[in-house]
Amino acid sequence: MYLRDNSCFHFEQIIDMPDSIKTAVILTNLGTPDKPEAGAVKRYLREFLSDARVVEGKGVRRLAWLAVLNFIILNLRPRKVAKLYQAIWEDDSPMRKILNEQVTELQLQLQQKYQAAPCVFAGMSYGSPGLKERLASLASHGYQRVLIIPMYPQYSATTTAPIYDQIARFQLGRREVLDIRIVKSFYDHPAYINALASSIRSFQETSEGSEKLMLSYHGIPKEYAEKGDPYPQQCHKTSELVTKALGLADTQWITTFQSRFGPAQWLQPYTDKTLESLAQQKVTAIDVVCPAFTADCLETLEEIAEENKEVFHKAGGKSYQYIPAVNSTPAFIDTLRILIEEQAADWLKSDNQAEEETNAA
Ligand SMILES: C=CC1=C(C)c2cc3[nH]c(cc4nc(cc5[nH]c(cc1n2)c(C)c5CCC(=O)O)C(CCC(=O)O)=C4C)c(C)c3C=C
Ligand SMILES: [Fe+2]
Ligand SMILES: [Fe+2]
Repeated sequence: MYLRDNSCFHFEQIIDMPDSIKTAVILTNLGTPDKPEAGAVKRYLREFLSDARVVEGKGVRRLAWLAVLNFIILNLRPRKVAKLYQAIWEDDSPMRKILNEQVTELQLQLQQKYQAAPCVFAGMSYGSPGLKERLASLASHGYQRVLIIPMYPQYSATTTAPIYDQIARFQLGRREVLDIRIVKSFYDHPAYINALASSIRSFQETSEGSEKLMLSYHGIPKEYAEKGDPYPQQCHKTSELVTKALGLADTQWITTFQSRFGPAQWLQPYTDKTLESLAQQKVTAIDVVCPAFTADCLETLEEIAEENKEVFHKAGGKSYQYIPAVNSTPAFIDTLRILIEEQAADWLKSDNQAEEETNAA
């Protein structure tokens, strides 16, 4: 019997697991509040926005940001944002719910293929279940090797790098470090491009037609990109590959950036401004997909599916359709399995050999 606390099943449980399994996989997403209430949103925003990777700046700039965050933002924003979460909340935050579904589906697929399948878990950068707590629990349950898959197809110093930081801090406190690998990005991986293209295709097969496909990515401050964050280039590459797979002409699609935060300039063109100008140019029907999000969340279900729909309609647009994220679609679960097989082939081999030896003995 093998004891593990597996968030994919939402409770502590004992499952029959061969002792030969020493490999775990953690799917890591950004994190989300525990409840759609101002207090929980405040705790989440405090942790997230205090990370110096998310809002950069040293010395006086850092002190000024922490003052604005603690005295203004954390007093005003949580109540407003809690209302937005309430509008999309089911029995949990969509991001956590979908991450748990992805964990479960991936676990099932791996168990169908391997006798000694790695165990799959969820771990968030901010909030719960936390990545650092997950790593500590895996180490205490005897896992030796962990493959971490950040659920961000495009690398950014604001999202993927904090995962590297948390792992470094976790290892710093250990006498024997865990063997950890991280999937840095998969923005151009053929399996991910196929998963995205399939989900766009299957949506469009059963929906009204559109004149343009908008590929809207979460933005970052323009300054970060100018200092070398490769995120925008990777977004443009994803757009190029997926629209090529769909056979679209250059005039049939556009890449934009959403979720601007604060007064500084962010990556452009902005999603909302582009929707207004497209409507003014008499584009009446548009489909929007968000390839930086592998799970639907506040930024897609509220900002894109609701707020921006209103922007387009107010500017004269007629048909606006949001295409859901890849979530736990079979092609995306295949993508995750392929990433594991590529990046941890030797670990899979070792666990499965150990399992065969145990069975033979
Ligand atoms: C302040 C700076 C922010 C940067 C830089 C940033 C980058 C970034 N974020 C995501 C993915 C998500 N962000 C989400 C919510 C969210 N993002 C910010 C700010 C920055 N993001 C805030 C303040 C919030 C919270 C909501 C709000 O107050 O407006 C989410 C959704 C979380 C959920 O619970 O559903 C995701 C996902 C990426 C990919 C990215 C850079 C590439
Ligand atoms: Fe964000
Ligand atoms: Fe937003």
